[in-house]
Amino acid sequence: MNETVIDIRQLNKAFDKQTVLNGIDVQVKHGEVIGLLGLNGAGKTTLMETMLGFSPASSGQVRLFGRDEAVQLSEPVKKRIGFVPQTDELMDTMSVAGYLKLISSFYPNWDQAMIDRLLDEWVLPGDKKISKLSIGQRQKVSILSAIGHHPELLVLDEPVASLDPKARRQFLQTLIDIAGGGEKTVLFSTHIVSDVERIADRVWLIKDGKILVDAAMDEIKDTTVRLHFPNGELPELGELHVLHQRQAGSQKVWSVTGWNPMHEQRWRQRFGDALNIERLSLEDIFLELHG
Ligand SMILES: Nc1ncnc2c1ncn2[C@@H]1O[C@H](COP(=O)(O)OP(=O)(O)OP(=O)(O)O)[C@@H](O)[C@H]1O
Repeated sequence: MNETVIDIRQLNKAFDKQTVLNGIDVQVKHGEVIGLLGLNGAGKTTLMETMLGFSPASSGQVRLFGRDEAVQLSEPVKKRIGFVPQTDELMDTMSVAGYLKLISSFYPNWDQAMIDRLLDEWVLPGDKKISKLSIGQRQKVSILSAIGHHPELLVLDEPVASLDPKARRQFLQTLIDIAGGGEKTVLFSTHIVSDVERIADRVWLIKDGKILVDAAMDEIKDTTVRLHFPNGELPELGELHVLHQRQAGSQKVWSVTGWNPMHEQRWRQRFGDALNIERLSLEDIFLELHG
């Protein structure tokens, strides 16, 4: 299936006078797993919440599953989505099992067998009151409540932030199992770059309200490079985007995205062997983006 599940065009969002999303333009196809990286305050939560209609856009358009949903999600679309918010919305007075039972009542296709298995694997006490859970345990319940109906689109806002390393591994494995068949579309934000490398097949780097890098995982290291070259007249930049630049003696050092073989040819013609092209890890790319 080649359906476009998320279609965001020229999305802008401002709080008072602060522009938080500035012309976001991205499309996601059925089955893609996207890792969203950005510093604190970059706009990851705002992007997810605006996309899902929890917070109105200032301008632009969001379509989910081909429907115009910028303002409010319709019930049929809601049923196709699972969302793990950054701050959970659990009901403190209920037990874990009671809460999950309540959530299950909204979904005819709720997979209680999977939930029971994960409650066991993730060592979650079903009879314990939610108010008595640790933050990590709450996060696990929040994740379970979002995946029990096998959503076609799963949106997770820092789902592992409070999980211990073992729980994080277990959760990532579950996510791989969920997304593995290419049947689910997943968008997740995180500060753990290695998790993105491990499970995402596409990465978005957000900065200053813009998605500055949007590349397939296996492309990103080819299209985002660090160039070392002597001072002097530059070849045409075309669609190259400079993430960061500095001067090192008589050399310029530029980190760029959008690099392709045509650029390489042009820059080689211009600088010959004096051009050094350095490949970067995803973490290096993230750090370059932030100077
Ligand atoms: N309801 C709001 N009212 C005013 N400003 C807001 C509101 N929500 C978010 N912001 C501002 O928007 C910016 C982006 O916040 P957002 O929560 O989207 O960032 P984030 O990338 O998810 O950060 P983090 O990694 O810390 O979770 C911040 O400057 C924040 O102060």
